Amino acid sequence: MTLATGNNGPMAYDAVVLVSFGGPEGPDDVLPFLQNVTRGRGVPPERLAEVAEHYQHFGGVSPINQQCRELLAAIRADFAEHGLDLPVYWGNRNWKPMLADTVAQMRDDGVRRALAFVTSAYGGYSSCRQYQEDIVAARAAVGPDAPVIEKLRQFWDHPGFVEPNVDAVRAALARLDQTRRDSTRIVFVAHSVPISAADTAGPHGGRYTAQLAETARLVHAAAAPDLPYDLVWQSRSGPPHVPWLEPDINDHLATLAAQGVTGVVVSPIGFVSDHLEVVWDLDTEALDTAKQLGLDFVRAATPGVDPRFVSMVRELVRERIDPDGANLRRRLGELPMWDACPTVCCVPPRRPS
Ligand SMILES: CC1=C(CCC(=O)O)c2cc3nc(cc4[nH]c(cc5[nH]c(cc1n2)c(C)c5CCC(=O)O)c(CCC(=O)O)c4C)C(CCC(=O)O)=C3C
Ligand SMILES: [Fe+2]
Repeated sequence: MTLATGNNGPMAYDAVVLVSFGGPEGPDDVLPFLQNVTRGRGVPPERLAEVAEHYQHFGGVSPINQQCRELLAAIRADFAEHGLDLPVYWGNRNWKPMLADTVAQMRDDGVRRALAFVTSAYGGYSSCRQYQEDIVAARAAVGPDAPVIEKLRQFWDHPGFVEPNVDAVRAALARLDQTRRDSTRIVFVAHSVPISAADTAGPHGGRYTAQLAETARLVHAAAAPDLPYDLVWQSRSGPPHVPWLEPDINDHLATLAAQGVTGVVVSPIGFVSDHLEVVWDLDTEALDTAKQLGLDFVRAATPGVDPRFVSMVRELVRERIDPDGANLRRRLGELPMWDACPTVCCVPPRRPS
């Protein structure tokens, strides 16, 4: 077992684990996957059937697991290239490889203390706390000899996340009609959440939306400061009587068209890869809405395996293991940032049944 170099005593880490959402990889996976996602969450059966259909449009295969495999390979290559001698594991919340199985493997391999990189940049229940609960549950399932696992910090304003988004917005803009730039809008989009969850995100509440607003501001300022921009929401779920963040991107496109906007760049800053919520909810549904409205529509890429994003993972690890790690922190924003979330963070709101 290799301990991280330059470290001493109890803060030594001996592995990194990539923790993600998981997705089905065949038609028979779809229902059990959706059951895992929605267990105890009050999602109506009609919504579930609708979402199952989205997956079946793609042969029951979400791109997210393959994207995680590619990210995993890229992180391993980056660690090797930069002499960071830590094994990298991968486990999911909702589908194979399940995090509990990964943690059991880590235990079998002798891992004692690991850092977790979660494929979500933001605070909030679904984006941060729920992944920490997944880690707690996976460790509990493995038992007392499970490794300690600490989540790396949220990275919404890290240059390794912001810069690939900046380039993606620029590239998307370049594909729109340049003579109509004056009537072009940048539309940043993230997953909607219940307003009660947004209000309780982070130690003082409101952090999911505040961090997204900061990321949008940073990307916009670097990519297209001359153009107006908005931050809107996608993929609303849950029972209809529960209020979620609005406006929905489809409604917003109609508003923009009515205001004389002729083209949009849609930048999904809420996600790190082009998974199903991107290729269905944006590239299929929102594109269709835009077509009906006569709006030009280009969707900006997510970071995926951009080398800057991959290196960010190593940087976040270095922050935690190097003796001068605190000095290595790179960030562009101004909102408060922390390594370990306080226990009171993002306490899940009571779910109406
Ligand atoms: C904030 C947030 C992120 C971003 C943070 C992160 O990336 O983790 C995210 C990501 C994702 N959400 C995903 C898929 C789904 N989310 C659902 C349902 C829900 N998402 C919620 C929030 C979020 N979700 C919420 C509040 C619900 C309601 C149920 C509940 O209270 O938990 C449902 C159930 C059906 C439905 O109602 O939509 C599905 C299938 C996939 C996988 C895509 C693929 O397969 O490629 C990914 C990456
Ligand atoms: Fe979701």
